[in-house]
Amino acid sequence: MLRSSMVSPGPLNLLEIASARSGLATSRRKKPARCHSALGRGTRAGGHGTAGPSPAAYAHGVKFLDGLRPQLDLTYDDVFMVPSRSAVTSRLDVDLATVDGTGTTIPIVVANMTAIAGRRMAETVARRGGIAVIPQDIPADVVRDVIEWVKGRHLVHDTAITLDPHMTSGEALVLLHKRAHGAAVVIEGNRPVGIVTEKDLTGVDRFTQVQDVMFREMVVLPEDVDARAAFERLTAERRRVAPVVAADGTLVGILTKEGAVRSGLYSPALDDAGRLRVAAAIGINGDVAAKAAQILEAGADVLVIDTAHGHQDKMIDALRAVRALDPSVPVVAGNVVSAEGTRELIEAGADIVKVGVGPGAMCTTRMRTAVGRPQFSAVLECAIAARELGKHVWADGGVRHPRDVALALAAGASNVMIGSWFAGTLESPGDLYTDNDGRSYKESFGMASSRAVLNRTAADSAYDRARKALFEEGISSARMYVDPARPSVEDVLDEIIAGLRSSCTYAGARTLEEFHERAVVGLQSTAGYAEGRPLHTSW
Ligand SMILES: NC(=O)C1=CN([C@@H]2O[C@H](COP(=O)(O)OP(=O)(O)OC[C@H]3O[C@@H](n4cnc5c(N)ncnc54)[C@H](OP(=O)(O)O)[C@@H]3O)[C@@H](O)[C@H]2O)C=CC1
Ligand SMILES: Nc1nc2c(ncn2[C@@H]2O[C@H](COP(=O)(O)O)[C@@H](O)[C@H]2O)c(=O)[nH]1
Ligand SMILES: [K+]
Repeated sequence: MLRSSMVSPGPLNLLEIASARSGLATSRRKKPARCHSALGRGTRAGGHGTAGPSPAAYAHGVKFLDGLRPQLDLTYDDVFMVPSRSAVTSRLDVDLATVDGTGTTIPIVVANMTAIAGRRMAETVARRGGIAVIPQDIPADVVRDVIEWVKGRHLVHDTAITLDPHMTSGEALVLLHKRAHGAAVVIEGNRPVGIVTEKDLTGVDRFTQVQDVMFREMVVLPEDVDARAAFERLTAERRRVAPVVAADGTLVGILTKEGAVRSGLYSPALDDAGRLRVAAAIGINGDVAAKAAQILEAGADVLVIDTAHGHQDKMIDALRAVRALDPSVPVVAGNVVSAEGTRELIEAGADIVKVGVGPGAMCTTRMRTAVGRPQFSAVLECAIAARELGKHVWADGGVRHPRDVALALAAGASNVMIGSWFAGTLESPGDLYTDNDGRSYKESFGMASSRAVLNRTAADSAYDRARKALFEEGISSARMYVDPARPSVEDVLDEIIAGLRSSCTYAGARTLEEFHERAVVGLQSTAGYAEGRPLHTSW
């Protein structure tokens, strides 16, 4: 990718550059832009290093409509995809498994953010084929417990919230929102004796014991139940959810009608031993080799080495130290936004490079420092560099719509990392709050916010902590509202994955690699973007 200030292929004049800047680089503004003015028509694609890939390198990049080359760095809103003739006649024929060694069967990674990636998130997302990265600020012994716990989860059925018959409805209500299936199973000797939903607990004294309000005539499903049969049984019995039991009658999980449909659409991300996969992150400070060894020994399936400015000496040293441990799992390092940064991290030992500086919803880096790069171009350029070396990139941050995931993959990413969109779901670790209008939300914060920095530096002196907190580059408290129509991360995944399957068939692709090869991307003005948005009321 190149910048107009660095490359002058001829036909582009200053007026065109100025109008292109006012339009494409500010696509969220109201003013319509003249999109064609940002398109270069020459074959020159720029210089080397951070100035952009060589023309030959574009052979590995996404195709642009009419062979045009963008003269400005672009983000997701600036681009669209045109459909191509397709021989893929069903969206169900698309295989979304990734090829970067992470074992994900859908290209989704949950960002290593403390307010987002906890054990419930990790379990739920891995069951649908994605992977969560446990953040670097979680103590090593807790990370070990989380990995062990995730690996002990059922591959098909969700973990049930269980209650003792003598627990109160008040206690039950607190637990109910921890999971999206909206029910808790009352057990005796680990055998279900009843089920309670929010409806059963509404209007009931908070001290009422659950055994007095639970529903006893529940449907109970056998562990090996077929997804379609389970769905039909629940429909016939007018139930939304049922406990699932092993042959000896003990509880193994819980299944909803939505869960039954999903288990026919998704495949879990499994390790070699057939257990759910989970990743973990470390930073670049302290004894990196020792921290990495602990995480690897705890059984993480992917190791992420993460810092704001990944293209720095400390990261190179960290990668070398980790490589010396000869890890058998993929090593991810970042973040960078340039081809040079990508190459150097790969040369130092990264299998996957994490791309994105400043696009994150919790991120103030670009406003504080002017540093970063529009994410579509960053992914495109870094993916070209990684592919030349037989390696991969993850697109990290800035995903707000399913289309952004498709565009990141079209640009060449192997997986897409999402944080804030998942913060406002029932599976994120935070407590659920209600605002004055009765809307539910969770609190989130950036990993470089003063809140995160103060946590991370708890062992330092008060003076050092105060000094470090000054260098915050993130939001310390954000309200992430839970969408009542999509309260679960699984609802959000459904939306993303259904959209992505459809994107692939529009491009005529059966796999993600084919999608990258076949996708044709064009540049659009603000008006073009606005045209694509649905209207919920008449105009
Ligand atoms: N993707 C993005 O846009 C960004 C992501 N983040 C996320 O925030 C979390 C914390 O990262 P981080 O702040 O790197 O903290 P870390 O605890 O990982 O420390 C970063 C180290 O790099 C040094 N450093 C040098 N230059 C910089 C710089 N410009 N910005 C930050 N550190 C620098 C710091 O030293 P010293 O403190 O002495 O300068 C420190 O030793 C990570 O999860 C990271 O991904 C943070 C910012 C941007
Ligand atoms: N500059 C900062 N970037 C941050 C911070 N916390 C997280 N991040 C980055 O954002 C992505 C997730 O992006 P999202 O748009 O999906 O939320 C995450 O993986 C980090 O790279 C921060 O405090 N400052
Ligand atoms: K941002």
